[in-house]
Amino acid sequence: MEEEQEESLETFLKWAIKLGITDSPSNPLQSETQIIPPLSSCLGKSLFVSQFPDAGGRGLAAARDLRKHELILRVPKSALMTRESLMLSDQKLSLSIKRYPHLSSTQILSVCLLAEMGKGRDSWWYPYLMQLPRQYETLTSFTRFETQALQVDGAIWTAERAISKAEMEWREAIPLMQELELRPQFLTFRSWLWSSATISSRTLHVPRDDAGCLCPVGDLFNYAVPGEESFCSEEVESWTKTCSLQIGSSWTDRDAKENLDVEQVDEHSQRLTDAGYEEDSDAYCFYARKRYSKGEQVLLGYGTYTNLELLEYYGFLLNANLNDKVFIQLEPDINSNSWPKDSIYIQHDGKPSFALLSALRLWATPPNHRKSVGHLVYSGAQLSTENEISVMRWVRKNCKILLEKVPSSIEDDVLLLKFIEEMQDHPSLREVKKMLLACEAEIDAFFEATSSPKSGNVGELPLSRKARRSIERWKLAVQWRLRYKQILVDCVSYCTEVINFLSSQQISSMRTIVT
Ligand SMILES: C[S@@+](CC[C@H](N)C(=O)[O-])C[C@H]1O[C@@H](n2cnc3c(N)ncnc32)[C@H](O)[C@@H]1O
Repeated sequence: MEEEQEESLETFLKWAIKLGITDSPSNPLQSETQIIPPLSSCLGKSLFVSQFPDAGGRGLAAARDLRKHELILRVPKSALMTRESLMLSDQKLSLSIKRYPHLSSTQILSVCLLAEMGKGRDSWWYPYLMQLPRQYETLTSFTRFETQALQVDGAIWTAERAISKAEMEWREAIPLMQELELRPQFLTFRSWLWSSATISSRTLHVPRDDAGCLCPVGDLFNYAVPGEESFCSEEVESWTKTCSLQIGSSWTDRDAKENLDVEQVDEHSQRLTDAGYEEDSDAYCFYARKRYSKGEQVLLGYGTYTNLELLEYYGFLLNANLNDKVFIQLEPDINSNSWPKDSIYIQHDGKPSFALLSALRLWATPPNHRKSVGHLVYSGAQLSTENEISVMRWVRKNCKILLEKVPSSIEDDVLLLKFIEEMQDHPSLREVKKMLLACEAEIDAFFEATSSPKSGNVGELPLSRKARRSIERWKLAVQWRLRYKQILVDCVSYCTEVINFLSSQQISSMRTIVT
């Protein structure tokens, strides 16, 4: 199996070189007269394919030390898979699609992808199609059990909405797929979920096509949180998220220059983004977002996402995600519509967001004084010790309420994750049965949902294929809810610390007044 995969990868990289995909794009530092020997792969000069089990699986590693902002991969337009390129090469497809103008660009790309898959070896894209993952863990693939394992109403709702949207889009596209006479296996909802997850997790933004493009080799970069290198958060926040591997293309020269290491300023450092489609060279160009040492994984910032969004669009999440948030609902009398709902949250580090603090500071001010302190509130200033203590008490109380609503504790989830990992490593379960007691109900529900024998008598039985697939998504759901709870617990500690500090200040200033 592994040998087969390696062969298929080799064939793919040879195919890619014929299309002009290269990790040795004309390098200004290379002498003009230098003769480059013919390559057997499009990679090897700057990048190579490698496995990163704890950071995305298959990905791209640095083949040498890379400088920040250096051009490391170039994929010409002719190698990008788009609705346009697929329709241009298939007249029947193109004519049929014109009869379904109500379908969205993403639905059309999804149909085109399935039609291309249906051609098998006859497809011009065959070497690339063989490299696409066969399954995804995006929220649309979650079963009812896995969805419920998220535990938090908002997250469950997000998963259910994603699944019903996918189903609706599939139903709308069926007549077109039937007209194209796709084989029955490509007409199923399962196949639709595969193609839409391929698009959701792998397309790159291109101008004038909302569906984006599939970019051979370029879609092998795994994700790093934007802002983790030297960029400031305001710039990152302003990034848009219209396509799956969305790139921060809105930066200005000034922003980028301010963030450069002085010693690194060379002609490459004028490059402002990780990647983007460049009209002047008719190619997708990828740049090193930071300095990389040989062998290190080279990552791409697809955009800023919370863990739930990462799970929804890409099927993974990060333990340390600067953009993760727990949204907090304010009663109408607190918010009075001054702040957008999505600005009211607890940050990944447990601190209340700027908008949440501001809204609460105003609410904790007597109504007849609110007008006079408005300018202070909007500038982010604390109003008074009492006011700040009330705010922190409100936040702490509401975090505790949210923590009480979820059916398991952080300790339970940690134990359950250990159990799940043990189950993945030793599917016979013999050694892990002792853990069953703590999370018995949920574990039983898993066995029921995956039609596996109940936990009581699983001693030696290996897990079914269905169960093994489900475990990965169950684990993601537990990891997600654990991060959610951790943020709330951190917030409770943070508020308590601030309350204690402010109270002690209050006491000492009262003592000063008395003495
Ligand atoms: C554009 S592809 C990257 C290449 C992919 N690993 C592959 O083998 O084709 C995006 C997918 O890679 C995985 N991925 C990317 N970055 C990751 C990360 N930091 N942690 C875990 N999985 C990641 C997710 O499955 C995601 O949907």
